[in-house]
Amino acid sequence: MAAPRSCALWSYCGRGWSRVMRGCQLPRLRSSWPGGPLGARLLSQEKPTTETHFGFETVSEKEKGGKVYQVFESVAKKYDVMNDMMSLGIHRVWKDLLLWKMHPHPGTQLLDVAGGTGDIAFRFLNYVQAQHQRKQKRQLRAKQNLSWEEIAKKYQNEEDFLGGSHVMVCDINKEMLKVGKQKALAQGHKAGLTWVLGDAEELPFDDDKFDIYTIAFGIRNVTHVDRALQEAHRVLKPGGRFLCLEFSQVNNPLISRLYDLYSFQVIPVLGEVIAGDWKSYQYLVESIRRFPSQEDFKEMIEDAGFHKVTYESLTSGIVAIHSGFKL
Ligand SMILES: COc1cc(O)cc(C/C=C(\C)CC/C=C(\C)CC/C=C(\C)CC/C=C(\C)CC/C=C(\C)CC/C=C(\C)CC/C=C(\C)CC/C=C(\C)CC/C=C(\C)CCC=C(C)C)c1O
Ligand SMILES: C[S@@+](CC[C@H](N)C(=O)[O-])C[C@H]1O[C@@H](n2cnc3c(N)ncnc32)[C@H](O)[C@@H]1O
Repeated sequence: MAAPRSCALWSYCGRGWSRVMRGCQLPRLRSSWPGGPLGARLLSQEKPTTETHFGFETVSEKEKGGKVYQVFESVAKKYDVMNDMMSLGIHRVWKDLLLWKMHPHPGTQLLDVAGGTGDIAFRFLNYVQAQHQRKQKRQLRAKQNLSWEEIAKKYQNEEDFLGGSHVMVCDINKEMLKVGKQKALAQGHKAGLTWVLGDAEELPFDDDKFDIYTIAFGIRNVTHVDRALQEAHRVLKPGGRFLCLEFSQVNNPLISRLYDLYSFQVIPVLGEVIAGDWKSYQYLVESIRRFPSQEDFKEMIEDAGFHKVTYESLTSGIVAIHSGFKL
C-alpha cells in the first residue's frame, strides 16, 4: 500500500539517512533551535526555516531549488560535452544499460523526469523504433502477398515507426530543455516526443498515466526526495515501473580512494577549464557524497509505496539502477 503523502520524513543525519516518522506536515526543525522564551515565541509565531543541503553547504529548503536551477542554467550548453569528457564516455554505457533494463515495447508510455537534454528519451525512441521495425519485418515476412505500395505505406507514417510509444521529457530547467530540443532536431527526433517544464515534486500530470517513470542523475538534485518518489508512484499506472539511475556508494576501497581523488581533484578543474564553472562541478561531486547508499535509497523507494524494489550497482557502485513497481 502507498505511504500516505508527506508522512515519512527522511532527514540526513551525519553519515547516513535516518527515517523519522512525521506526525504529518510538521516541519523539519533545525538542530540548534533557540530555546527559552524567545524560542517559545518563535515556535508559536514564526514558521521555522527548514534546512537542507546544497552539496556540503547548509541552505534553507527555499533556497535550494534556486541554487540547483542556477547550476543547470549555467552548465546547460556544455552539459553533454562535459559528461563525455568527465566520464570518458562511460555515462553513455550506464544510460544504455538503463534502457536494456527497461526493455520497452512498442506502445510504451514513458515519463522521463529531470530529463534535461534528452539522453534517456532519445535512447528510448531509438530502442522502440528498432523493436517495432523488427516486429513489422516479421509480420511482413509472414504476409508475403503484400504489394510494394502497401509495404511502403507502412513505413511512411512516422508515428507508426514507434508503434504508439511516446516519451514525455519533464524538467524544471528551461535551458536544459532548450538544448534538448535542439538536439532532438539535429538527431531527427520529432514523433513520439514531448517536452514539459515541470517539477519532480509536483508533476503536472494526472494519476495512473504512464507505464514507466525514469529519472537519471536527477533525483540527487531534488529538495524533497520523498515527495518526488510519491509523485512517481502517483503518475504511474498500476503495474507501472519506476527506474532510477543515480550515483551511489562505491563498494571497493581501492577504487573508492581513486574515485575520491578523481572527483575532488579533477572534476572541478575540468568544470573550470571546459565549462568555465568550477562551482557547479564542485556541487556535482559534493551532492554525490550526500546521496544515500543503495540500501537506504531502496528503503525510501519502498516507503513511497513501490513493490519488488531491487537495485543493481554498476562500475563498482559508482552508479546504481534502482527499480520498483506500482502494484
Ligand atoms: C552540475 O551537475 C552535473 C553536471 C554534469 O555535467 C553531469 C551531471 C550528472 C552526471 C552524469 C550525467 C554522468 C556523467 C558524469 C560523470 C561520470 C562525472 C562524474 C564523475 C565522477 C563522480 C568521477 C568518477 C567517474 C568515472 C568512474 C567515470 C570514468 C572516469 C575515469 C575512469 C577517469 C579516468 C581519467 C583519467 C585517466 C584522466 C587523468 C586523471 C588524473 C590524473 C587524476 C587521477 C586519476 C585517477 C585517480 C583515476 C580515476 C579513477 C577512477 C575515477 C575510478 C575508476 C573506477 C573504475 C575503473 C571502476 C551533473 O549532476
Ligand atoms: C544531471 S542532469 C540529468 C539530465 C539527464 N537525465 C541525463 O541523464 O543526462 C539533472 C537534471 O535534473 C533537473 N532537475 C533538478 N531538479 C529538478 C526538479 N525538482 N524537477 C525536475 N527536474 C529537476 C535539472 O534541471 C537537470 O536537467
